[in-house]
Amino acid sequence: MSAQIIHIPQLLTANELIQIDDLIATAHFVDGKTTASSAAKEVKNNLQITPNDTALQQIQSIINTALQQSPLFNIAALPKQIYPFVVSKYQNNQSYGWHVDSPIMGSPAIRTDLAMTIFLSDPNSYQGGSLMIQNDQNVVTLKPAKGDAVLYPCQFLHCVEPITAGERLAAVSWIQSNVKDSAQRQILFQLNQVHGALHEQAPHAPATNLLLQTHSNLFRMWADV
Ligand SMILES: O=C(O)CCC(=O)C(=O)O
Ligand SMILES: [Fe+2]
Repeated sequence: MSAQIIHIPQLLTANELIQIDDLIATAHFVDGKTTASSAAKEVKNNLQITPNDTALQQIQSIINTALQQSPLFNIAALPKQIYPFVVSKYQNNQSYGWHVDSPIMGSPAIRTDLAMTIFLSDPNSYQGGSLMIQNDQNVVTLKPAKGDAVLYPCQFLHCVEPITAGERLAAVSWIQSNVKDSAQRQILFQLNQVHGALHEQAPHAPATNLLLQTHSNLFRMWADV
């Protein structure tokens, strides 16, 4: 997998997934084209919960709490703003063809630095429906476990393959990061991981402190707050 595509296993717990399943069962879905940009409309073929549905608001609140509690999400995304999650459903050969997401979304507007999909169906319960992402070198195909999330930079073209059996539910959102540039974000992410490993072995060693200082100084240099 590309280093800039981050897999977050079990972002949602089994209990949160049960609550979300119950809320989705009561929700009202409409044609997803209503929220796509004009270019994406032509390739978007799915259903979404209507924005004013109270079930959607409760799902958004469960997801936002889980995101706040996920160290991996916060280290990888360095989030400044998170667009309200959209919950989508694909069935009967529905798909979302190759597209890029709008660079700016919402009101007040956010810049979409990162996109995120949280998978809400068991991958064995549907056929097709992988999220495919074209990164600099190749196409990455993703169909992770229910409750897992995938985070990727918005500059990549991506699509959802047609669903040939079953139903694919997902929650999707976009993030404005405190660090706009994905290569800089990746360096900070890697330094953070090295610092974590060093800190376990030698929490007070000069090298551990020096690495933290380097990380902080680069973060300050690149931060876009
Ligand atoms: O459902 C997904 O995994 C991604 C959907 C998508 O690309 C979008 O809503 O813009
Ligand atoms: Fe998209």
